[in-house]
Amino acid sequence: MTSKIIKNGTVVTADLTYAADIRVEGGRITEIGQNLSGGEVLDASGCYVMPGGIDPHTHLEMPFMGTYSSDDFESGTRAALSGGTTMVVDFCLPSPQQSLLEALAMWDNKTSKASCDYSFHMAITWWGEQVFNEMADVVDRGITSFKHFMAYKGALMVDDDEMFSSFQRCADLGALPLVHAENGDVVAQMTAKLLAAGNNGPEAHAYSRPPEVEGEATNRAIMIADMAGVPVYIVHTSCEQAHEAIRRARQAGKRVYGEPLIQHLVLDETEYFNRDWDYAARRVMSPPFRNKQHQDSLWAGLASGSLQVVATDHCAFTTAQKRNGIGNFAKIPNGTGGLEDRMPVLWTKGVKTGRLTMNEFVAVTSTNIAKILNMYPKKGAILVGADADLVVWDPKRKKTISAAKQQSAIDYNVFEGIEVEGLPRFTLTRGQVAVTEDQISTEQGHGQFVAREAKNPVNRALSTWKEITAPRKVERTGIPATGV
Ligand SMILES: NC(=O)NCCC(=O)O
Ligand SMILES: [Zn+2]
Ligand SMILES: [Zn+2]
Repeated sequence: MTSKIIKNGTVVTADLTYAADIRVEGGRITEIGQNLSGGEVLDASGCYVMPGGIDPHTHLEMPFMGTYSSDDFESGTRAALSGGTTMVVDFCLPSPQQSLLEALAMWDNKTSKASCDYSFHMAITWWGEQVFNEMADVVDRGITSFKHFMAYKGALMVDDDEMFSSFQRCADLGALPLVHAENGDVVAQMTAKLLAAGNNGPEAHAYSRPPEVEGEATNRAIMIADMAGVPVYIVHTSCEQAHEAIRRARQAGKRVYGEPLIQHLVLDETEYFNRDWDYAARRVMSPPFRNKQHQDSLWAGLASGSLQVVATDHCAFTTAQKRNGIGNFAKIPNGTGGLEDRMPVLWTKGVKTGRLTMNEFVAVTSTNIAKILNMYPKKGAILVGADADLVVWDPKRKKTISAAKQQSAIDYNVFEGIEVEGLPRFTLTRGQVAVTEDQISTEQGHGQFVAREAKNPVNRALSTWKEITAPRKVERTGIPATGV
């Protein structure tokens, strides 16, 4: 077995920075030390060697709003690797009344061309005995996180009753519920009102989903999770109102996680006021981009630890697809891209500006989510035995982001024109070099499904605490006889 040695770099993990060489063999890290020799050398001089990024929120080839998102597991994972991300976690979305296992078979079929490792979250889009039962089978298949949409009324949305039932089932199974937190009833009414008033452009998408819609739903999801006795992970946290609910809950000891997206950290609501319809529509996503105060809140959350993960929610639609919504913003497919850009943009806007340390960068792009999803230290770590999903990060490499040069299949990039400094020199997926600077050598089909175990330490601790503090029947003596 030929080994590779990553030489002369500085290893950066979520908690340490130190000079060392790394030996990679059979897809894993086999040695970390000084002056290693023997094997193919990858020169990391002047570079940081970090765990590859994990993007826990992607929608590749997602059926949504009458179409399919344009990046599939081929272009999507290629884009991921080119930007230093070595694993994606996508969403399996059963149709109403569809078996979860049948949906999973459909999603399994999409992945044959994946060039980096992947896993799934299972969405709960309806509720019944079958779903209740199949959730156990899904967990047995290594999918231990369940997504709930509080928005998209009439499509993916579940109500509080369904959500509470599912959360309790997650608690029993030791699984993690995820939530898209926006009040779907309010959004539906505001959308109808805006359209009736002739407000049909892309900017009205943002008007229909103000921060209060997200703050209310985030708080509701957190309280429901607490009553169900289960941790909860709030996806695409975009505003102070939602962040405040998460922060407050965490201060009260609740097990809550928040995930800002790179788009919300960097792009703001003025994008929707652009007079070019295509420009604005390409940026339509839910929740919408917010103002600078909300962005500051998200950055502060990452620095202080009240928010844990930076993702992309990569759900890429072409301009032609976006044009389905001309004359009615509610028909613009919701979603933006970012898989390729998350790491370089976060490094440039976060580490280079001093908003984040390098170790915090590793934590929020890789290690924290590996722990939350119970796949640490296989993923998210530089340790002997861990998968050799690594990025050799050259802090001096620069580029200007441009759709013309991207791997993604769509015809634009919401980060177009942003100059980034900090890019991969090499990206390795389970020991295989997939990227050498601008040269892409990904292998379709190299990506493997990552099964995850339920009952991670946080689930177990919370269950123990909830059991100890559960309301109990009071045993009484001397109860008066009835009717006396
Ligand atoms: N976020 C978005 O607009 N599209 C993808 C689906 C979702 O995550 O809500
Ligand atoms: Zn969502
Ligand atoms: Zn999403």
